[in-house]
Amino acid sequence: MATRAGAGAAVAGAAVVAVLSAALVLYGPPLDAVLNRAFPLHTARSVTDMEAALQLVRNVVPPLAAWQHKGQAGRIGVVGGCPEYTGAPYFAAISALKVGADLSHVFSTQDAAPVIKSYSPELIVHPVLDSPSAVQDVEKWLPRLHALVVGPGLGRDDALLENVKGILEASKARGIPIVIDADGLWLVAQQPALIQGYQKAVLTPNHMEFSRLAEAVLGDALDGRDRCRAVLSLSRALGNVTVVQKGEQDVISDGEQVLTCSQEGSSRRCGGQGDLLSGSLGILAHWALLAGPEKTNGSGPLLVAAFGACALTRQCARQAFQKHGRATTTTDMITELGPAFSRLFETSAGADGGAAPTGELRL
Ligand SMILES: NC(=O)C1=CN([C@@H]2O[C@H](COP(=O)(O)OP(=O)(O)OC[C@H]3O[C@@H](n4cnc5c(N)ncnc54)[C@H](O)[C@@H]3O)[C@@H](O)[C@H]2O)[C@@H](O)CC1
Ligand SMILES: Nc1ncnc2c1ncn2[C@@H]1O[C@H](COP(=O)(O)OP(=O)(O)OP(=O)(O)O)[C@@H](O)[C@H]1O
Ligand SMILES: [Mg+2]
Repeated sequence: MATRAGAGAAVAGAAVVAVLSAALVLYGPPLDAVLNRAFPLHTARSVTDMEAALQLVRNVVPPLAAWQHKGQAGRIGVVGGCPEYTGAPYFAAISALKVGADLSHVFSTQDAAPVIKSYSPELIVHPVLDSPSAVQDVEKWLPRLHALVVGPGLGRDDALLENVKGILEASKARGIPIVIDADGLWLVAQQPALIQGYQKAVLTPNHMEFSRLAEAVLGDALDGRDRCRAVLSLSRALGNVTVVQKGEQDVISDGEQVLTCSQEGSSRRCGGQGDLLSGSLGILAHWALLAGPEKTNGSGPLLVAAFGACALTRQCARQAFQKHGRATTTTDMITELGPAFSRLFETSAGADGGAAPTGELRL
Protein backbone atom coordinates (compact mmCIF):
# COMPACT_ATOMS: atom_id res chain seq x y z
CA MET A 1 0.00 0.00 0.00
CA ALA A 2 1.35 3.39 -0.87
CA THR A 3 0.06 6.85 -0.24
CA ARG A 4 -1.58 8.64 -3.10
CA ALA A 5 1.27 11.12 -3.17
CA GLY A 6 3.72 8.23 -3.50
CA ALA A 7 1.71 6.66 -6.27
CA GLY A 8 1.40 10.02 -7.96
CA ALA A 9 5.15 10.37 -7.99
CA ALA A 10 5.43 6.91 -9.50
CA VAL A 11 3.12 7.69 -12.38
CA ALA A 12 3.91 11.37 -12.70
CA GLY A 13 7.05 11.19 -14.80
CA ALA A 14 5.87 13.01 -17.83
CA ALA A 15 2.43 14.32 -17.02
CA VAL A 16 1.63 17.89 -17.88
CA VAL A 17 -1.76 19.39 -17.23
CA ALA A 18 -2.68 22.79 -18.49
CA VAL A 19 -5.93 24.24 -17.23
CA LEU A 20 -7.34 27.32 -18.90
CA SER A 21 -9.80 29.48 -17.07
CA ALA A 22 -13.35 28.51 -17.89
CA ALA A 23 -14.68 31.75 -16.51
CA LEU A 24 -12.78 33.79 -19.06
CA VAL A 25 -14.42 32.00 -21.92
CA LEU A 26 -17.88 32.14 -20.47
CA TYR A 27 -17.74 35.87 -21.00
CA GLY A 28 -16.52 35.32 -24.53
CA PRO A 29 -13.05 36.90 -24.74
CA PRO A 30 -11.03 36.32 -27.89
CA LEU A 31 -8.99 33.14 -28.18
CA ASP A 32 -5.72 34.99 -27.67
CA ALA A 33 -6.83 36.29 -24.29
CA VAL A 34 -7.60 32.78 -23.12
CA LEU A 35 -4.35 31.39 -24.42
CA ASN A 36 -2.19 34.17 -23.03
CA ARG A 37 -3.68 33.65 -19.64
CA ALA A 38 -3.25 29.90 -19.94
CA PHE A 39 0.20 29.32 -21.28
CA PRO A 40 2.17 30.12 -18.16
CA LEU A 41 0.25 27.28 -16.50
CA HIS A 42 0.73 25.06 -19.52
CA THR A 43 4.48 25.17 -19.22
CA ALA A 44 4.38 24.08 -15.57
CA ARG A 45 5.38 20.44 -15.11
CA SER A 46 3.96 19.51 -11.81
CA VAL A 47 2.94 16.42 -9.95
CA THR A 48 0.30 18.52 -8.26
CA ASP A 49 -1.30 19.41 -11.59
CA MET A 50 -1.34 15.82 -12.75
CA GLU A 51 -2.57 14.68 -9.39
CA ALA A 52 -5.32 17.30 -9.48
CA ALA A 53 -6.57 16.07 -12.84
CA LEU A 54 -6.34 12.41 -11.85
CA GLN A 55 -8.22 13.23 -8.65
CA LEU A 56 -11.08 14.71 -10.69
CA VAL A 57 -11.28 11.41 -12.56
CA ARG A 58 -11.28 9.46 -9.28
CA ASN A 59 -14.15 11.65 -8.10
CA VAL A 60 -16.42 10.46 -10.92
CA VAL A 61 -15.66 6.73 -10.69
CA PRO A 62 -18.65 5.07 -9.01
CA PRO A 63 -17.88 2.82 -6.06
CA LEU A 64 -18.38 -0.92 -6.35
CA ALA A 65 -21.22 -1.58 -3.96
CA ALA A 66 -23.26 -4.60 -3.00
CA TRP A 67 -26.59 -2.81 -3.56
CA GLN A 68 -26.03 -2.31 -7.28
CA HIS A 69 -27.69 -4.45 -9.91
CA LYS A 70 -26.45 -5.34 -13.36
CA GLY A 71 -26.52 -2.40 -15.70
CA GLN A 72 -26.22 0.36 -13.13
CA ALA A 73 -22.49 0.80 -13.66
CA GLY A 74 -23.12 1.49 -17.35
CA ARG A 75 -24.36 0.08 -20.64
CA ILE A 76 -22.31 1.10 -23.63
CA GLY A 77 -22.91 0.68 -27.37
CA VAL A 78 -20.19 0.58 -30.03
CA VAL A 79 -21.28 1.34 -33.60
CA GLY A 80 -18.72 -0.22 -35.94
CA GLY A 81 -17.42 -3.45 -37.38
CA CYS A 82 -17.47 -4.33 -41.07
CA PRO A 83 -15.90 -7.14 -43.13
CA GLU A 84 -12.46 -5.47 -43.15
CA TYR A 85 -12.32 -4.35 -39.54
CA THR A 86 -13.52 -6.60 -36.75
CA GLY A 87 -10.72 -5.96 -34.25
CA ALA A 88 -11.44 -2.28 -33.69
CA PRO A 89 -15.04 -2.61 -32.38
CA TYR A 90 -13.93 -5.56 -30.25
CA PHE A 91 -11.10 -3.52 -28.70
CA ALA A 92 -13.44 -0.62 -27.96
CA ALA A 93 -16.27 -2.72 -26.54
CA ILE A 94 -14.11 -4.99 -24.37
CA SER A 95 -12.23 -1.95 -23.04
CA ALA A 96 -15.52 -0.37 -21.90
CA LEU A 97 -16.34 -3.60 -20.05
CA LYS A 98 -12.92 -3.90 -18.46
CA VAL A 99 -12.97 -0.30 -17.27
CA GLY A 100 -16.20 -1.11 -15.45
CA ALA A 101 -19.27 -1.07 -17.69
CA ASP A 102 -21.74 -3.85 -16.94
CA LEU A 103 -22.86 -4.44 -20.51
CA SER A 104 -21.20 -3.72 -23.81
CA HIS A 105 -23.07 -3.90 -27.12
CA VAL A 106 -21.65 -3.82 -30.64
CA PHE A 107 -23.76 -2.83 -33.67
CA SER A 108 -21.90 -4.17 -36.69
CA THR A 109 -22.59 -5.40 -40.22
CA GLN A 110 -24.13 -8.83 -40.56
CA ASP A 111 -21.01 -10.68 -41.65
CA ALA A 112 -18.72 -8.99 -39.10
CA ALA A 113 -20.96 -9.96 -36.18
CA PRO A 114 -20.06 -13.68 -35.82
CA VAL A 115 -16.38 -12.80 -36.07
CA ILE A 116 -16.64 -10.21 -33.29
CA LYS A 117 -18.69 -12.59 -31.13
CA SER A 118 -16.02 -15.24 -31.59
CA TYR A 119 -13.42 -12.99 -29.96
CA SER A 120 -15.41 -12.72 -26.76
CA PRO A 121 -18.50 -14.26 -25.19
CA GLU A 122 -18.80 -11.11 -23.10
CA LEU A 123 -19.97 -8.82 -25.89
CA ILE A 124 -23.55 -8.51 -27.14
CA VAL A 125 -23.30 -8.20 -30.91
CA HIS A 126 -26.15 -7.02 -33.14
CA PRO A 127 -25.74 -7.80 -36.88
CA VAL A 128 -27.79 -4.81 -38.03
CA LEU A 129 -25.63 -2.05 -39.42
CA ASP A 130 -26.02 -2.90 -43.10
CA SER A 131 -29.71 -3.73 -42.82
CA PRO A 132 -32.29 -1.41 -44.48
CA SER A 133 -33.83 -1.03 -41.01
CA ALA A 134 -30.47 -0.30 -39.30
CA VAL A 135 -31.55 3.01 -37.77
CA GLN A 136 -34.73 1.56 -36.24
CA ASP A 137 -32.85 -1.58 -35.15
CA VAL A 138 -30.32 0.49 -33.21
CA GLU A 139 -32.85 3.09 -32.08
CA LYS A 140 -34.85 0.52 -30.14
CA TRP A 141 -31.76 -0.17 -28.02
CA LEU A 142 -30.97 3.47 -27.34
CA PRO A 143 -33.21 3.81 -24.26
CA ARG A 144 -31.08 1.10 -22.63
CA LEU A 145 -27.71 2.64 -23.47
CA HIS A 146 -25.81 5.25 -21.45
CA ALA A 147 -23.24 6.17 -24.12
CA LEU A 148 -22.32 5.36 -27.72
CA VAL A 149 -18.90 4.99 -29.30
CA VAL A 150 -19.28 5.55 -33.03
CA GLY A 151 -16.69 4.65 -35.64
CA PRO A 152 -14.17 1.96 -34.62
CA GLY A 153 -13.91 -0.39 -37.59
CA LEU A 154 -16.91 1.17 -39.30
CA GLY A 155 -15.33 1.51 -42.74
CA ARG A 156 -16.34 4.15 -45.27
CA ASP A 157 -19.09 2.49 -47.26
CA ASP A 158 -21.65 5.16 -48.20
CA ALA A 159 -24.70 3.09 -47.28
CA LEU A 160 -23.27 2.30 -43.84
CA LEU A 161 -22.37 5.94 -43.24
CA GLU A 162 -25.91 6.95 -44.19
CA ASN A 163 -27.24 4.56 -41.54
CA VAL A 164 -24.81 5.98 -39.00
CA LYS A 165 -26.10 9.48 -39.75
CA GLY A 166 -29.57 8.32 -38.73
CA ILE A 167 -28.17 6.68 -35.58
CA LEU A 168 -26.37 9.88 -34.64
CA GLU A 169 -29.53 11.93 -35.09
CA ALA A 170 -31.57 9.51 -32.99
CA SER A 171 -28.90 9.46 -30.26
CA LYS A 172 -28.68 13.25 -30.14
CA ALA A 173 -32.45 13.49 -29.85
CA ARG A 174 -32.17 11.34 -26.71
CA GLY A 175 -29.24 13.30 -25.29
CA ILE A 176 -26.94 10.28 -25.28
CA PRO A 177 -23.22 11.02 -24.90
CA ILE A 178 -21.41 10.08 -28.11
CA VAL A 179 -17.70 9.38 -28.54
CA ILE A 180 -16.78 9.66 -32.23
CA ASP A 181 -13.60 7.99 -33.47
CA ALA A 182 -11.98 6.58 -36.60
CA ASP A 183 -14.41 6.35 -39.56
CA GLY A 184 -17.03 8.17 -37.51
CA LEU A 185 -14.65 11.13 -37.75
CA TRP A 186 -14.46 10.60 -41.50
CA LEU A 187 -18.24 11.05 -41.58
CA VAL A 188 -18.10 14.16 -39.38
CA ALA A 189 -15.42 15.66 -41.64
CA GLN A 190 -17.83 15.21 -44.57
CA GLN A 191 -20.73 16.72 -42.62
CA PRO A 192 -19.66 18.68 -39.52
CA ALA A 193 -23.27 19.83 -39.07
CA LEU A 194 -24.01 16.32 -37.79
CA ILE A 195 -22.44 17.12 -34.42
CA GLN A 196 -22.20 20.92 -34.54
CA GLY A 197 -23.14 22.28 -31.11
CA TYR A 198 -23.85 18.86 -29.57
CA GLN A 199 -21.99 19.26 -26.31
CA LYS A 200 -22.33 15.63 -25.30
CA ALA A 201 -20.07 14.62 -28.20
CA VAL A 202 -16.36 13.88 -27.85
CA LEU A 203 -14.17 13.54 -30.94
CA THR A 204 -10.95 11.51 -30.60
CA PRO A 205 -8.88 12.20 -33.73
CA ASN A 206 -5.36 10.90 -34.35
CA HIS A 207 -2.95 13.14 -36.22
CA MET A 208 -4.40 12.50 -39.68
CA GLU A 209 -8.02 12.62 -38.54
CA PHE A 210 -7.44 15.95 -36.80
CA SER A 211 -6.00 17.51 -39.97
CA ARG A 212 -8.98 16.27 -41.96
CA LEU A 213 -11.45 17.73 -39.44
CA ALA A 214 -9.64 21.04 -39.14
CA GLU A 215 -9.54 21.38 -42.93
CA ALA A 216 -13.26 20.63 -43.14
CA VAL A 217 -14.34 22.88 -40.28
CA LEU A 218 -11.79 25.70 -40.29
CA GLY A 219 -10.52 25.51 -43.88
CA ASP A 220 -6.98 24.89 -42.58
CA ALA A 221 -5.43 21.58 -41.51
CA LEU A 222 -3.52 23.51 -38.80
CA ASP A 223 -0.49 21.26 -39.34
CA GLY A 224 2.54 22.45 -37.43
CA ARG A 225 0.55 24.97 -35.40
CA ASP A 226 0.56 25.11 -31.65
CA ARG A 227 -1.52 22.08 -30.68
CA CYS A 228 -3.33 23.63 -27.70
CA ARG A 229 -4.42 26.54 -29.85
CA ALA A 230 -5.45 24.25 -32.71
CA VAL A 231 -7.56 21.95 -30.52
CA LEU A 232 -9.21 24.85 -28.70
CA SER A 233 -10.03 26.46 -32.07
CA LEU A 234 -11.57 23.31 -33.49
CA SER A 235 -13.64 22.69 -30.38
CA ARG A 236 -14.96 26.24 -30.44
CA ALA A 237 -15.71 26.13 -34.15
CA LEU A 238 -17.78 22.99 -33.55
CA GLY A 239 -19.78 24.70 -30.82
CA ASN A 240 -17.88 23.36 -27.78
CA VAL A 241 -17.81 19.76 -28.81
CA THR A 242 -14.96 18.15 -26.81
CA VAL A 243 -11.93 17.31 -28.96
CA VAL A 244 -9.11 14.92 -27.96
CA GLN A 245 -6.12 15.16 -30.29
CA LYS A 246 -4.04 12.02 -29.70
CA GLY A 247 -0.28 12.15 -30.06
CA GLU A 248 2.99 12.35 -28.19
CA GLN A 249 0.92 14.31 -25.71
CA ASP A 250 -2.86 14.14 -25.84
CA VAL A 251 -4.45 17.58 -26.05
CA ILE A 252 -8.05 17.89 -24.90
CA SER A 253 -10.39 20.86 -25.11
CA ASP A 254 -14.07 21.63 -24.72
CA GLY A 255 -13.62 25.15 -26.07
CA GLU A 256 -13.43 26.52 -22.54
CA GLN A 257 -10.47 24.67 -21.08
CA VAL A 258 -7.47 22.77 -22.40
CA LEU A 259 -5.89 19.78 -20.69
CA THR A 260 -2.68 18.15 -21.84
CA CYS A 261 -2.01 14.56 -20.84
CA SER A 262 1.58 13.36 -21.02
CA GLN A 263 1.23 10.32 -18.82
CA GLU A 264 4.12 8.07 -19.76
CA GLY A 265 3.06 5.59 -22.45
CA SER A 266 5.18 3.64 -24.88
CA SER A 267 6.86 4.14 -28.22
CA ARG A 268 4.92 1.27 -29.79
CA ARG A 269 2.36 2.58 -32.25
CA CYS A 270 0.55 -0.66 -33.06
CA GLY A 271 -3.02 -0.35 -34.34
CA GLY A 272 -5.91 -0.52 -31.91
CA GLN A 273 -4.66 1.73 -29.11
CA GLY A 274 -7.08 4.43 -30.17
CA ASP A 275 -9.92 1.92 -29.99
CA LEU A 276 -8.97 1.09 -26.41
CA LEU A 277 -9.10 4.81 -25.68
CA SER A 278 -12.50 5.41 -27.31
CA GLY A 279 -14.12 2.43 -25.56
CA SER A 280 -12.72 3.49 -22.18
CA LEU A 281 -13.92 7.02 -22.83
CA GLY A 282 -17.44 5.77 -23.54
CA ILE A 283 -17.90 4.52 -19.99
CA LEU A 284 -15.92 7.33 -18.34
CA ALA A 285 -18.06 9.90 -20.19
CA HIS A 286 -21.20 8.32 -18.75
CA TRP A 287 -19.76 8.28 -15.24
CA ALA A 288 -18.54 11.88 -15.45
CA LEU A 289 -21.88 13.21 -16.70
CA LEU A 290 -23.69 11.24 -14.03
CA ALA A 291 -21.40 12.57 -11.31
CA GLY A 292 -22.13 16.19 -12.22
CA PRO A 293 -20.02 19.35 -12.16
CA GLU A 294 -19.53 19.49 -8.38
CA LYS A 295 -17.42 16.31 -8.62
CA THR A 296 -15.28 17.80 -11.37
CA ASN A 297 -14.62 21.03 -9.57
CA GLY A 298 -16.09 23.23 -12.31
CA SER A 299 -14.28 21.54 -15.18
CA GLY A 300 -16.41 20.04 -17.93
CA PRO A 301 -17.27 16.40 -17.13
CA LEU A 302 -16.33 15.28 -20.63
CA LEU A 303 -12.97 17.01 -20.36
CA VAL A 304 -12.29 15.07 -17.16
CA ALA A 305 -13.51 11.81 -18.71
CA ALA A 306 -11.26 12.34 -21.73
CA PHE A 307 -8.25 13.04 -19.54
CA GLY A 308 -8.98 9.83 -17.65
CA ALA A 309 -9.21 7.76 -20.83
CA CYS A 310 -5.97 9.22 -22.18
CA ALA A 311 -4.06 8.65 -18.94
CA LEU A 312 -5.43 5.12 -18.70
CA THR A 313 -4.56 4.19 -22.30
CA ARG A 314 -1.04 5.50 -21.89
CA GLN A 315 -0.57 3.71 -18.56
CA CYS A 316 -1.72 0.45 -20.21
CA ALA A 317 0.79 1.04 -23.00
CA ARG A 318 3.56 1.62 -20.48
CA GLN A 319 2.79 -1.48 -18.43
CA ALA A 320 2.37 -3.70 -21.50
CA PHE A 321 5.62 -2.42 -22.99
CA GLN A 322 7.49 -3.19 -19.77
CA LYS A 323 6.44 -6.83 -20.20
CA HIS A 324 6.46 -7.34 -23.96
CA GLY A 325 8.70 -4.64 -25.41
CA ARG A 326 8.64 -4.44 -29.20
CA ALA A 327 6.16 -7.33 -29.39
CA THR A 328 3.48 -5.33 -27.51
CA THR A 329 0.08 -5.31 -29.19
CA THR A 330 -3.27 -3.86 -28.19
CA THR A 331 -4.36 -7.20 -26.71
CA ASP A 332 -1.46 -6.93 -24.25
CA MET A 333 -2.61 -3.43 -23.34
CA ILE A 334 -6.16 -4.62 -22.72
CA THR A 335 -4.78 -7.17 -20.24
CA GLU A 336 -3.32 -4.23 -18.35
CA LEU A 337 -6.60 -2.29 -18.10
CA GLY A 338 -7.47 -3.59 -14.64
CA PRO A 339 -4.07 -3.02 -13.02
CA ALA A 340 -3.59 0.32 -14.78
CA PHE A 341 -7.03 1.54 -13.67
CA SER A 342 -6.31 0.52 -10.07
CA ARG A 343 -2.97 2.22 -10.13
CA LEU A 344 -4.32 5.51 -11.45
CA PHE A 345 -7.82 5.80 -10.10
CA GLU A 346 -8.88 3.28 -7.56
CA THR A 347 -9.04 4.37 -3.99
CA SER A 348 -9.70 1.92 -1.21
CA ALA A 349 -13.17 3.50 -0.97
CA GLY A 350 -13.94 2.53 -4.55
CA ALA A 351 -12.99 -1.06 -3.93
CA ASP A 352 -14.64 -1.75 -0.62
CA GLY A 353 -18.16 -0.60 -1.31
CA GLY A 354 -18.24 3.11 -0.90
CA ALA A 355 -16.84 3.95 2.52
CA ALA A 356 -15.44 7.44 3.02
CA PRO A 357 -12.34 8.09 0.93
CA THR A 358 -9.11 7.42 2.81
CA GLY A 359 -6.78 9.30 0.51
CA GLU A 360 -4.88 6.16 -0.32
CA LEU A 361 -4.34 4.52 -3.67
CA ARG A 362 -4.23 0.74 -3.90
CA LEU A 363 -1.17 -0.53 -5.73
N1 LIG B 1 -7.65 -4.43 -35.83
C1 LIG B 1 -8.52 -3.60 -36.38
O1 LIG B 1 -9.61 -3.96 -36.81
C2 LIG B 1 -8.18 -2.16 -36.45
C3 LIG B 1 -8.97 -1.36 -37.25
N2 LIG B 1 -8.81 -0.03 -37.30
C4 LIG B 1 -9.79 0.66 -38.10
O2 LIG B 1 -9.22 0.95 -39.36
C5 LIG B 1 -10.01 1.96 -39.95
C6 LIG B 1 -9.10 3.00 -40.55
O3 LIG B 1 -8.44 3.71 -39.48
P1 LIG B 1 -6.96 4.24 -39.60
O4 LIG B 1 -6.66 4.98 -38.36
O5 LIG B 1 -6.04 3.13 -39.99
O6 LIG B 1 -7.13 5.32 -40.76
P2 LIG B 1 -6.55 5.42 -42.23
O7 LIG B 1 -6.99 4.26 -43.04
O8 LIG B 1 -6.94 6.79 -42.65
O9 LIG B 1 -4.99 5.39 -42.01
C7 LIG B 1 -4.19 4.24 -42.19
C8 LIG B 1 -2.72 4.65 -42.10
O10 LIG B 1 -2.41 5.44 -43.22
C9 LIG B 1 -2.00 6.72 -42.80
N3 LIG B 1 -2.62 7.70 -43.67
C10 LIG B 1 -3.94 7.95 -43.82
N4 LIG B 1 -4.13 8.91 -44.72
C11 LIG B 1 -2.90 9.27 -45.15
C12 LIG B 1 -2.42 10.22 -46.05
N5 LIG B 1 -3.25 11.01 -46.73
N6 LIG B 1 -1.08 10.33 -46.25
C13 LIG B 1 -0.25 9.55 -45.55
N7 LIG B 1 -0.63 8.63 -44.69
C14 LIG B 1 -1.94 8.50 -44.47
C15 LIG B 1 -2.47 6.90 -41.39
O11 LIG B 1 -1.62 7.77 -40.68
C16 LIG B 1 -2.41 5.48 -40.87
O12 LIG B 1 -1.10 5.18 -40.44
C17 LIG B 1 -10.93 2.50 -38.85
O13 LIG B 1 -12.21 1.91 -38.97
C18 LIG B 1 -10.27 1.99 -37.62
O14 LIG B 1 -11.14 1.88 -36.53
C19 LIG B 1 -7.86 0.68 -36.47
O15 LIG B 1 -8.59 1.10 -35.35
C20 LIG B 1 -6.69 -0.21 -36.07
C21 LIG B 1 -7.09 -1.59 -35.62
N1 LIG C 1 3.94 9.61 -30.01
C1 LIG C 1 3.24 9.08 -29.01
N2 LIG C 1 3.80 8.87 -27.81
C2 LIG C 1 3.09 8.34 -26.79
N3 LIG C 1 1.80 7.98 -26.89
C3 LIG C 1 1.18 8.19 -28.06
C4 LIG C 1 1.86 8.73 -29.19
N4 LIG C 1 0.99 8.81 -30.21
C5 LIG C 1 -0.18 8.32 -29.75
N5 LIG C 1 -0.06 7.94 -28.47
C6 LIG C 1 -1.08 7.36 -27.61
O1 LIG C 1 -1.63 6.22 -28.22
C7 LIG C 1 -3.04 6.17 -28.05
C8 LIG C 1 -3.69 5.98 -29.40
O2 LIG C 1 -3.34 7.07 -30.23
P1 LIG C 1 -3.13 6.85 -31.79
O3 LIG C 1 -2.73 8.16 -32.35
O4 LIG C 1 -2.28 5.65 -32.01
O5 LIG C 1 -4.65 6.51 -32.19
P2 LIG C 1 -5.21 5.84 -33.50
O6 LIG C 1 -4.30 6.10 -34.67
O7 LIG C 1 -6.60 6.30 -33.63
O8 LIG C 1 -5.19 4.30 -33.10
P3 LIG C 1 -5.98 3.09 -33.81
O9 LIG C 1 -4.92 2.25 -34.43
O10 LIG C 1 -6.71 2.41 -32.70
O11 LIG C 1 -6.91 3.68 -34.82
C9 LIG C 1 -3.43 7.45 -27.35
O12 LIG C 1 -3.67 7.17 -25.99
C10 LIG C 1 -2.21 8.34 -27.44
O13 LIG C 1 -2.00 9.02 -26.24
MG1 LIG D 1 -8.10 5.25 -34.67
